[in-house]
Amino acid sequence: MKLGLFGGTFDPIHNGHLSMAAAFADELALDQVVFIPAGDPYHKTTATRTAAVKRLAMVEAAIANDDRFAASDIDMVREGATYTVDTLQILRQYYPNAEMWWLMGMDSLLGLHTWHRYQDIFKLANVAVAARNDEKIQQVAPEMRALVAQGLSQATSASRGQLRLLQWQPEDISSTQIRNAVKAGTPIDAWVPKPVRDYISTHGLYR
Ligand SMILES: Nc1ncnc2c1ncn2[C@@H]1O[C@H](COP(=O)(O)OP(=O)(O)OP(=O)(O)O)[C@@H](O)[C@H]1O
Ligand SMILES: O=C(O)c1ccc[n+]([C@@H]2O[C@H](COP(=O)([O-])O)[C@@H](O)[C@H]2O)c1
Repeated sequence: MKLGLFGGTFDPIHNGHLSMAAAFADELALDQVVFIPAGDPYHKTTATRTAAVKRLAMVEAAIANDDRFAASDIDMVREGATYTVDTLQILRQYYPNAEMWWLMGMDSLLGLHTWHRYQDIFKLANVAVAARNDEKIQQVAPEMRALVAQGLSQATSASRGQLRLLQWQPEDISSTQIRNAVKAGTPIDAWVPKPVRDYISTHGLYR
């Protein structure tokens, strides 16, 4: 089985996340992409953060009509900071032989060397990064450069240890931009699917 794992704060989930997940599903021929909202995204500096159950509910609303997508609360039921290495360790117990891909945008790759026990992430899974040709690859931290070069040129094992860059043009959307627009009372229709807009409105989020 080929499994995509897409962790994020998703406050809220937006069309950029959804189209990136679809691009990964196509490119890597994934059987499923699981969206995993972070319970405690300790690395985020944003002062106000929506409760994890609400961020998960928005993810579920956004993916309801796509069979390739699923959502998991695996990162919401643990105490303390959300570390991806812990997530992968738990998932490996359930899926010992699966080809697991942790999916991320380029901005996340630039900070990956600061993640808790980041080397162990590669012992548990593969990592796929959505990147443009010309994109910030020069800015990758020195300790990650060899890995990026190696991952680009040679596969180690199918189920773990690979770092692959996928050529993809990200949409210019961020959750921050959406939160700011809701606060300012300007439309977010172009950035967020209708069920998520309805949820934001019903629950009075980001005002
Ligand atoms: N527009 C986008 N297109 C594709 N991927 C994105 C986009 N924005 C964020 N991502 C990726 O999605 C994952 C989760 O991102 P996150 O939930 O922090 O969204 P965000 O829009 O960056 O949020 P914020 O504006 O609050 O920082 C990360 O791996 C990030 O690189
Ligand atoms: O494990 C870590 O130390 C770590 C540090 C930063 C981010 N992450 C994970 O990366 C994913 C995307 O985070 P973010 O900040 O882009 O929403 C999310 O699943 C986080 O839990 C994980």
